[in-house]
Amino acid sequence: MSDADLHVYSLPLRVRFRSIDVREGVLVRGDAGWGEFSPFREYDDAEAAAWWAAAREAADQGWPDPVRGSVPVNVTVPAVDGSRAAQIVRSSDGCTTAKVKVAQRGADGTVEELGAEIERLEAVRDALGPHGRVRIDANGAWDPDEAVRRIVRLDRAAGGLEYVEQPCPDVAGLAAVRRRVDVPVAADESIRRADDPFAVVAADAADVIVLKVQPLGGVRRCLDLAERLGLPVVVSSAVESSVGIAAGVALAAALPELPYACGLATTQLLTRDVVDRPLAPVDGEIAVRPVEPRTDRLAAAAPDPATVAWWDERVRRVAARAVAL
Ligand SMILES: O=C(O)CCC(=O)C1=CC=C[C@@H](O)[C@@H]1C(=O)O
Ligand SMILES: [Mg+2]
Repeated sequence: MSDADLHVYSLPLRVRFRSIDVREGVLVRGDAGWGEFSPFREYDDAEAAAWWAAAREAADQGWPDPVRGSVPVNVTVPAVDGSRAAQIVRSSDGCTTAKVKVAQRGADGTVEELGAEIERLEAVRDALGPHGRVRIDANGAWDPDEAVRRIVRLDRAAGGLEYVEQPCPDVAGLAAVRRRVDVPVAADESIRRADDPFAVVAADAADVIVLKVQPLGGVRRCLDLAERLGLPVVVSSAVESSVGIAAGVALAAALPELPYACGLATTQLLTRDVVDRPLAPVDGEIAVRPVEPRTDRLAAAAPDPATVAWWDERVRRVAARAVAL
């Protein structure tokens, strides 16, 4: 791997998401194509190793053949007010499913009030119409009692929820909530950040599994996990550039069954991208197609030298770890 094959990028987000305003990472060019390595800054090298494996798979091997030519996707609605949420849904290029963030912390560290979440969900339902689907993601913020209270209220505000993603941080909490509410439960962090993803199945803790290619180490590893977990899968992004999204689309396109819209419409959250035509939905679906970053766009996305040096160092450390394994 030479320096010419590594490109550090930094792309501003339209709205603050997951406490970040700028998405950063490294794009890697190999014989089979482009891969993305963009673990969040706070993840340590051990956790980042899977993200590196996913980038290398894309660059060196490519992905298994697709069984479908496009994948249905959801619009992702960050913790914004009702009018902004409605606007995001209406400008989502035909998405009929919305995933709405709840229980998020603002820039000042405080968690949003229930009233603000209700307003957002009502606005999203209004914008989608009665036939749309609405799901929420709490990123493990609640204990089971709080989760049950909130889900009942938010289910009503949304006019019915398709599912609630990661209401509690741990598997026991997910299982407890699942027994107490009618809304299906999806596991995200309990799969992608867990020592044992099978604990979710053993505890009957989820109806749906969220799979993300980078944190789980590549498309092939996700396909294997999906088969062994035996639950319906929603493929979701890690809010990547179109290069990372292409890996998510490859996974969604290769799964034998795809019963839900996938969380892959997140280039809509970025102000710009590294390709001319970002991987974004048309009529609510993203087509399976190759992406090729453009030199001038890579140059425009290059961050300041200190950020480039930080990512170069991170890649070297994590890649060295992978070789030693
Ligand atoms: O699933 C989606 O609609 C978009 C992706 C998404 O929500 C996430 C991507 C990256 C980090 C996470 O905080 C978040 C999630 O928890 O699912
Ligand atoms: Mg999630």
